[in-house]
Amino acid sequence: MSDQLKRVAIVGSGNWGSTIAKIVGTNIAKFNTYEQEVRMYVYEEIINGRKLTEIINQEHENIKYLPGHKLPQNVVAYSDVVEAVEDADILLFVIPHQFVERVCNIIKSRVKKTAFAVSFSKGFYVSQDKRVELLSTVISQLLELPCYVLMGANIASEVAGGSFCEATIGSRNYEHGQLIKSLIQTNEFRLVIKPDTEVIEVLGALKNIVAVAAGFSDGLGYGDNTKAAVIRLGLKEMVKFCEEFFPGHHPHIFLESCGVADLVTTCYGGRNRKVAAAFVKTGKDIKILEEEMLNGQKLQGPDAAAEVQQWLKQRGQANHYPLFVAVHEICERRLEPTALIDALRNHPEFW
Ligand SMILES: NC(=O)c1ccc[n+]([C@@H]2O[C@H](COP(=O)([O-])OP(=O)(O)OC[C@H]3O[C@@H](n4cnc5c(N)ncnc54)[C@H](O)[C@@H]3O)[C@@H](O)[C@H]2O)c1
Ligand SMILES: O=P(O)(O)OC[C@H](O)CO
Repeated sequence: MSDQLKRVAIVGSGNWGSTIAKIVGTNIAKFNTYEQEVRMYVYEEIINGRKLTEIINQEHENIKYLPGHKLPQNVVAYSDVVEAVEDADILLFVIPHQFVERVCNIIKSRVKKTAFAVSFSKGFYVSQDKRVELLSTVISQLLELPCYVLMGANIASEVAGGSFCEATIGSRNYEHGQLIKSLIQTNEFRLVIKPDTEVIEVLGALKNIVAVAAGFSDGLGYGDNTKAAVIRLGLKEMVKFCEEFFPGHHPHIFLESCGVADLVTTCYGGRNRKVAAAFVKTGKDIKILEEEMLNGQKLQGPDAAAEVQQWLKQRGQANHYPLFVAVHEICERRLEPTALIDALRNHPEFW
């Protein structure tokens, strides 16, 4: 009997990974079609002399990445990623984008042939020969399974605390889309399924670049009008990027949670914004600030800016995306933060 029950595994246990574990662990109790244990891969570390996996399994709280929120007892932490995923039918990837390929290479011959994956990670992947790809493509190709996405205006601690919010599932497979929705939707976290999987994922990566720009603007002391300009011109570049490189999507996709809503929340409340503002105010490097301010959590925006710069250069298109390019150049200290305002002032929008 137990063999027929579906198993869900979560790859990742950071701020968002632990939040997704809290939701899925709670929701799964409603179904008799799933194994109740939800395995969560935890990148092991020692906290006050104790293993993080041990703390999570004994205290049911990820005290480092999601403090103050109890996890359901059926969420079980595993430090061995193969053990965490090997019997799973549904793999939820919630790790920072820089670790996706490495983890997939470890588990690639060990996942069920019939499994499918969902990526919650926001970012791109750059191969050694400098090709830029979607994370869902990397997961799908390395593991030889379909990979869908879930993106939205979701600051993890707010979602974990039960504040109302929404997100977008990208899936062209009806049955899998519905399964994902049933596992993750709650009364306070409402989900819409859309078929524009690639664009949904791209928006999740690009908005982090705009959030860095919003942080620069805040750090420079500009107010809400300037931030609104950053958001609008950033959105214009996001839309142009999607239309140019991922044509064929529904034009209203930008109005979903994965589009304008995620952009707004990240530009006001996200980690990328916060660290970018501190970069301007303190003059310290982004990497140093990430370590000082985020307690192990990872930024995605500066890397995404580098990845997009790479993508645009390969296609001779960098001149058409001045905000994206300025963010990268400022992060790399080739331009002063005030260059962001020049990029806005001279944006092709005003030509
Ligand atoms: N936090 C949010 O509010 C939020 C919301 C939506 C989407 N996301 C996206 O979810 C993804 C995961 O972010 P997060 O917030 O859960 O993580 P996080 O930034 O809170 O934590 C970093 C995680 O990376 C792990 N890690 C460190 N080194 C590692 C290694 N070498 N190999 C594997 N793992 C390692 C840490 O143990 C930790 O779990 C990101 O792409 C992010 O953009 C985050
Ligand atoms: O904290 P950030 O900047 O990584 O953004 C978090 C989420 O992506 C918001 O949806």
